[in-house]
Amino acid sequence: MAPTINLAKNAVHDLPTPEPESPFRSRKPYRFSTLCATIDNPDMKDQYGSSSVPIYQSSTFKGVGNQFDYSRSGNPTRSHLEHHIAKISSATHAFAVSSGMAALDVILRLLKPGDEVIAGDDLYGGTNRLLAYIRTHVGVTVHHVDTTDPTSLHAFIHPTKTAMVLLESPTNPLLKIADLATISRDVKERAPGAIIVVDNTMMSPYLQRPLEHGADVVYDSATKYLSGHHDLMAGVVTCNRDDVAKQIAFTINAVGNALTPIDSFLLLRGIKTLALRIDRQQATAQLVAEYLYGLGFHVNYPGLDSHPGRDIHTRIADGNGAVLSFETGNKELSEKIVGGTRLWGISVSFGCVNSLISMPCVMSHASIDAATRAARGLPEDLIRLCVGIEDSHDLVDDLENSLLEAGAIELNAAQNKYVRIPDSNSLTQTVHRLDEDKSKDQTEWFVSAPGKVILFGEHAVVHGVTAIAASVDLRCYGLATPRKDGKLSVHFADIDNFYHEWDVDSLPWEAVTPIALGEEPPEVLDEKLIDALNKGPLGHLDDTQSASRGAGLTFLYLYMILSNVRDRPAFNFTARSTLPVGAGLGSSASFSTCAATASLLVHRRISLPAPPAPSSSSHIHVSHEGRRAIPPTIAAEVNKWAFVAEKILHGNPSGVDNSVAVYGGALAYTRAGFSRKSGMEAIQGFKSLGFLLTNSKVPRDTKKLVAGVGEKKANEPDLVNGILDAIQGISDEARRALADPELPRDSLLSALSALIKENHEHLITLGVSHPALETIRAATANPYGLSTKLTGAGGGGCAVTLIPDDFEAEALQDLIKDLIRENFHPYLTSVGGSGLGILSPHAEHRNPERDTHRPRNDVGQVTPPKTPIPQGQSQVEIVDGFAKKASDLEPLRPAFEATGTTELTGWASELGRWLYV
Ligand SMILES: Nc1ncnc2c1ncn2[C@@H]1O[C@H](COP(=O)(O)OP(=O)(O)OP(=O)(O)O)[C@@H](O)[C@H]1O
Ligand SMILES: C[C@@](O)(CCO)CC(=O)[O-]
Repeated sequence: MAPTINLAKNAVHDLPTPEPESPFRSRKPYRFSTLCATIDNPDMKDQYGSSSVPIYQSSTFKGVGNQFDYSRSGNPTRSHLEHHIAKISSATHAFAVSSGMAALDVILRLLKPGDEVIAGDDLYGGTNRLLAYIRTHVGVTVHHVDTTDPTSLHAFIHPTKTAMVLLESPTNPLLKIADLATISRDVKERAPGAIIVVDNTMMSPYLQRPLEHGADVVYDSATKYLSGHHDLMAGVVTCNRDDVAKQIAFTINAVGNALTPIDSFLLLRGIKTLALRIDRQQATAQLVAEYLYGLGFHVNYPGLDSHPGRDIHTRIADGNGAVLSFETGNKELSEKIVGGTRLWGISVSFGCVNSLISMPCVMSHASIDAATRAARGLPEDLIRLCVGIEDSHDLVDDLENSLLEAGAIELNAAQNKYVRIPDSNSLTQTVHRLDEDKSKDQTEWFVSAPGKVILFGEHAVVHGVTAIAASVDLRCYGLATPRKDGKLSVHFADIDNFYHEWDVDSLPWEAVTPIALGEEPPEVLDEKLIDALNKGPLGHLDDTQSASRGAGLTFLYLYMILSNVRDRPAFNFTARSTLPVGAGLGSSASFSTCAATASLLVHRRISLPAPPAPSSSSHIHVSHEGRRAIPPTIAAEVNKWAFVAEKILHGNPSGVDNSVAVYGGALAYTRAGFSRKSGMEAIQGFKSLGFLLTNSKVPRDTKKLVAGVGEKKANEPDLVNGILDAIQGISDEARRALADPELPRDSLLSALSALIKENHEHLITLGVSHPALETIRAATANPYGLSTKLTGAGGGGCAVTLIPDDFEAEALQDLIKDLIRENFHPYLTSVGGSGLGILSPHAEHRNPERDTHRPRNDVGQVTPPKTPIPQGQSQVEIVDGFAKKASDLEPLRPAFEATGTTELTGWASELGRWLYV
């Protein structure tokens, strides 16, 4: 049904509703399409009675005191347009500017430094870019939240700081629905001064008028539906608040971005057919959405019964619009489909009379970085369709041809209809089923991350010097097992077998400001939350339990800050490590990485991509046996949060430990914020080196040791700065030696040996050695002639000794015996193995034969991941046409907690395929 417009009270602009003909037969207000087509402003009657508004192509106007003087401030053609837009938008004020982004820009200029903005997490890429700009240049904080749940905004609304809430419904390109009416009411109650702004481009005033639902300001990219022909760029802003309108008018005049006379004319002409075009476009969009849904694709369109926001949308809007999106499960397939259409033009933008097809991740939303896209759940394979006015049969035919040619659908002879090809996407469908059924998801996530050995630069790296570090073959394992009783529990098997559980609802939620998806964690920790956790959930721990307090605090902090109000999952997190805890081998960073990954997975802030289809004759898929299966975007997201966890455990970490735990291999790492170029670089040539790690078994506290060096630097700056420069020289020298393929092996080893000695001397001067470490050093030097240094924070913990290639096996055995006699714990290790690992959740990758309860005696030898089972020979049980879900498998938790530490690695590797960074 065509909508009628609501007459805004005190409307400045008259409406062409005729006077009642007689007191007995009143005339109804004109309906929308009539208003659209009738451009009539009684205050600006044309002197010649022209049927079409003339183009006043004039920059200046003669005469003093007349209505117009300069086109930047006002122009008759634009005034006609603005009057018309106000009329169809239920607005008292309307402004026309040079583009949709210009419209947003004049609105954002209402903000001042220190203000906070709450915005959706599925915004147009350009909107994100401008928000990021004002965040960095104006000092405005922007919180991105999932606006599909009005309550998810509550935690971010501040009574005085929240200055603006930026909404869009449906969103572009995921077509998510925000309840504009409820959000507007909630925000007004909690932050009366906040301005509610709605981007209404996807709907246009014909289908949705947010001012009627409590919004203060609405803007449209008029380049889209309002103009309808992709022949101009324009933006419009409407509002009913005189104070806001005054400021917007000031900005437009001051900036000079008002719409030109000729574009105002074209836009007026376009608007006349708005209702007509949209009626046709959305009818075809409904048809296309049903067609794709019928084939078995995951389709986002509020006109489908399956759309989760359909009821809300129907309440606030008069139609479903003409934009929809769908997923194919495979980026390459999507590219083929997009490239194969003829009638659907490959183009950004939408709202034109011609149909368009695009892949948002590579086109309209490419300005949002890949990590943020992933964090906000924007699928890389998403195809957006913007339906035009062409014949619907032709559009469907063209799409069908392209789907067929791309190999996305095939004819099912029995049913005599096209269906999605199951082979290429059955797994994606499974994943979708699991995704759609979020509340019932019972995936048990098993993750692991390695410890590290620092060869050069510990402590100095905290102060901006480059450190060289590599992963060791000892790992922390973390297992997140869903619970059904609303409780969150932790089990730290390595720390006095610590176990504790809390009701999720009893956690101090009032103290947390959750960080929305894609948002950077603040530089400094949230002390309010830390204090609340220490006093509340961890209040029962005494001073002898500082390791459990640290681990518990880290876990709860991440769980709460990464949570979203709607979904606070209950689960148990068990951590177990084959690393010695607190001995300088990065046990805290590997624990932090596991805890961060588990929380991100459980809160669905990261999700693993579907595995690639097996090789076909046209495309070879190289199996890396799980390596490189975790994309860099996910690694970066985990690393960011593992660093936050390290801050809790370490106070002032450099970030080197967590970076090695996430990325594995060997790295040259330089912290940001100092004079040197920051970042990390992979180092080759480490893997072939042999190291002996010796645990002095002297406990120490990294946090105190790091703080101690900081104090020394403050008290004796010349001494410490000199040492820092010298250590930088050592790292540079080591890097050069390792990177030189021509350097003979023995020269490399003797160079590294000398550098190890030199670095250790500096660490002694910094005050972080310990008599036990000096004993280990002496024992390896004499009579064995080996070089040893402390590694990690020192003060006890481990020492690392370089073992040259030609070092006699017998001498090595003697050295090991000597060290054991002195009550040390020596351990031969290789370095440079994989970083973060996640046991594949894909049923195809799980070992269905695994017996989780069988006690294992074989000692922890890493078994290479299994080769995937070829298509068609899957041993995985198929239930209702889908592979058995990971959640249907027996929980790993009992066996994980029962397996001996030496067997842990072997046991874990046999569970199925591990995916690594
Ligand atoms: N397996 C684990 N389970 C629970 N908590 C752990 C585990 N491993 C480490 N932690 C946490 O990390 C703390 C140890 O951190 P610390 O920095 O002192 O040692 P490290 O990381 O081994 O040494 P370095 O930072 O010098 O490499 C523990 O007290 C505990 O809070
Ligand atoms: C002591 C230190 O340099 C290494 C701890 O493993 C601290 C850090 O870099 O975070």
